[in-house]
Amino acid sequence: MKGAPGGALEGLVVGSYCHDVLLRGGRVVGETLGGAAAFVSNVLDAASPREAEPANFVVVSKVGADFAYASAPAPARHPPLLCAAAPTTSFHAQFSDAAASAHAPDRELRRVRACDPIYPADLPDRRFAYGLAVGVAGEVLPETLERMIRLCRAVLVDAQALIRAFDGDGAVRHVALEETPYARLLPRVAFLKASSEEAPYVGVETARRRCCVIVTEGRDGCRLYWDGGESRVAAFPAVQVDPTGAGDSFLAGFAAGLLWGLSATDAALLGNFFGAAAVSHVGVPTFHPKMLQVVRSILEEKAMKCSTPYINGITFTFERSNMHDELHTSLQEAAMFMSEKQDIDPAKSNGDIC
Ligand SMILES: Nc1ncnc2c1ncn2[C@@H]1O[C@H](COP(=O)(O)OP(=O)(O)O)[C@@H](O)[C@H]1O
Ligand SMILES: O=P([O-])([O-])O[C@@H]1[C@@H](O)[C@H](O)[C@@H](O)[C@H](O)[C@@H]1O
Repeated sequence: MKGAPGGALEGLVVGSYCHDVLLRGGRVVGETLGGAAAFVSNVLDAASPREAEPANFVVVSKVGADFAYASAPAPARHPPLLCAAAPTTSFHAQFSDAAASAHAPDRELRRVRACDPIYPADLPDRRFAYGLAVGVAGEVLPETLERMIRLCRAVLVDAQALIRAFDGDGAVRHVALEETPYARLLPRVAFLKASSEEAPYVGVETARRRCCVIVTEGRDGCRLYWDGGESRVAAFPAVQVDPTGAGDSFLAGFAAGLLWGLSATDAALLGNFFGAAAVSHVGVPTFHPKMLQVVRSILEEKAMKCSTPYINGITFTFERSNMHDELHTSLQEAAMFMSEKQDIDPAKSNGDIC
């Protein structure tokens, strides 16, 4: 998105901050700030190109008066709307030993409290270069997504904002995207990201004819499917201590890659990079400054060679570029700093959730 006319690089992130309680064997092993807005803001703040600085995006998020992380970096920089009556959305994530295997669901999620939904009228009344619809608890209503599509040149959507349903006890299950009111909006969405667990509910073969679908595959990286092609993008090695926020951080890293002018397949490398960085920390990571400096200098060099300079909502390059492998190798150098800083409250966490 460098050099977009009028410097119109502003982004719109829609989805809530929440409280995450991490449990193992029924015991609380961590309490952290969560919600896609927290992980997404953290990565966009860290990885957006200089033209998009300082933090040139708006977060529309809702919390209750009980919100415990107002002074944490992401909410402090991008404050949520306060709902006087409703509580902050809260999830319990129950981890099991299956977390260690590549494709087993790594946690069982239960929504124990839900804040108010985000309504179309909650969105600012102006145009944005890009939008990220990143609900976790059903807070992004179909009409809100539709308004995002009208306001933003390109919209990237996390499938978890569209296909989650909640049982009586709050247990998260999935519904088929095709049977939701969101399905008709897909042709106006640029990218739809789903985890491999969510992919069957998205229906990749149908969805790819309407927008580019990205399926994340944990430690195996991700695959992109568009109308007429597909690609696979390798992961970065990481020591996983908490998988929470990997998908959110992936999507924000991917968006940042597009902002730097990378093709979708190349941008997915940056998605994989920040997904790996997320699993290397408990909760929302504080990235090592040296890591960010190395990433930035790599991207500054690569961006010089990019031919598709910005998200314009019409044209994307999906295929890998001829610098893809070189970019992966260079980012591996930065990945060495990934687990350098860990935000663990020793009183509440054993430091390794899975
Ligand atoms: N153990 C891991 N090692 C390296 N990268 C990982 C690991 N787990 C996740 N990632 C990265 O984060 C991305 C999203 O993770 P995934 O588990 O697929 O999503 P979700 O958190 O939505 O279930 C993956 O595509 C990958 O790039
Ligand atoms: O781990 P991930 O799939 O990227 O995203 C997570 C959500 O699925 C979860 O509901 C929320 O409580 C976490 O804070 C995080 O946002």
